[in-house]
Amino acid sequence: MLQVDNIETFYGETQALFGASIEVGEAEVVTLLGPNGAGKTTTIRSILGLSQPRSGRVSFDGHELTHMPTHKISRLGISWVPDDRRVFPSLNGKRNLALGTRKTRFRSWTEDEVIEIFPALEHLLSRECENMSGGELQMVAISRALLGSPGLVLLDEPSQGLAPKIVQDVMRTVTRLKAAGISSLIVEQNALAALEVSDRVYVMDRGRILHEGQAQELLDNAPMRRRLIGM
Ligand SMILES: Nc1ncnc2c1ncn2[C@@H]1O[C@H](COP(=O)(O)OP(=O)(O)OP(=O)(O)O)[C@@H](O)[C@H]1O
Repeated sequence: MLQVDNIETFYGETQALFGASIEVGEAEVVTLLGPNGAGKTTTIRSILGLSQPRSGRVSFDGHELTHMPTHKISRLGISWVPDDRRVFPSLNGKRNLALGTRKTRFRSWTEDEVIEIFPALEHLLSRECENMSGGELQMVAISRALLGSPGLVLLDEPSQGLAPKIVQDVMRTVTRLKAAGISSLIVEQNALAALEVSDRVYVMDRGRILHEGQAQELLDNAPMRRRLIGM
């Protein structure tokens, strides 16, 4: 579904990625872990065309994304849930959802279907986003991603700032998306919650992929986990 092949991405003359390669299959959940500054967000930015890799290639669903503008990439069926949620604070939940609605070749979601996943969303439709909690904003951001009819959802630090119970809800949603045939790439520092819903994991540091394997293996193997992610 997604192939990131040996990309090198720079900010000005500062190199952030040194030949990073990752793959996400159909209906697969993959977590990308790593410490601050490892290059996780830059990998997402490179997939979305927000930072163009200087070399290497990115493809999705048979389309070459390298050098494609971001709006075209998203129309192919990639939805992004940014770490700062990026909802419009003065607009209510319903208007924010409407702004994310889009048709792609993948399954279309209706507002009612999204409310089935997040029953609490119904009460947020008429509320301005500036009056929502972190967990509520995350719900709006993930719902907006779904209304964009994605084949792949990129979740950047989805558990950041959320209570453990809400983190569990968010991760359960990822499992529901998988059951609906949607792939997810989760970028996280909160490793355990993400690993529990993931098929595979990549660990990166200083712009390079250090490890690739099954998520369960990392959960089960405490010495390997401590060595790679310090927990
Ligand atoms: N806008 C920028 N300008 C210059 N350098 C940047 C910029 N954004 C990131 N970097 C650098 O690129 C490298 C990778 O950063 P990136 O944000 O991708 O890491 P990350 O793994 O997402 O970390 P975090 O968990 O802190 O978000 C770091 O060395 C960082 O300092």
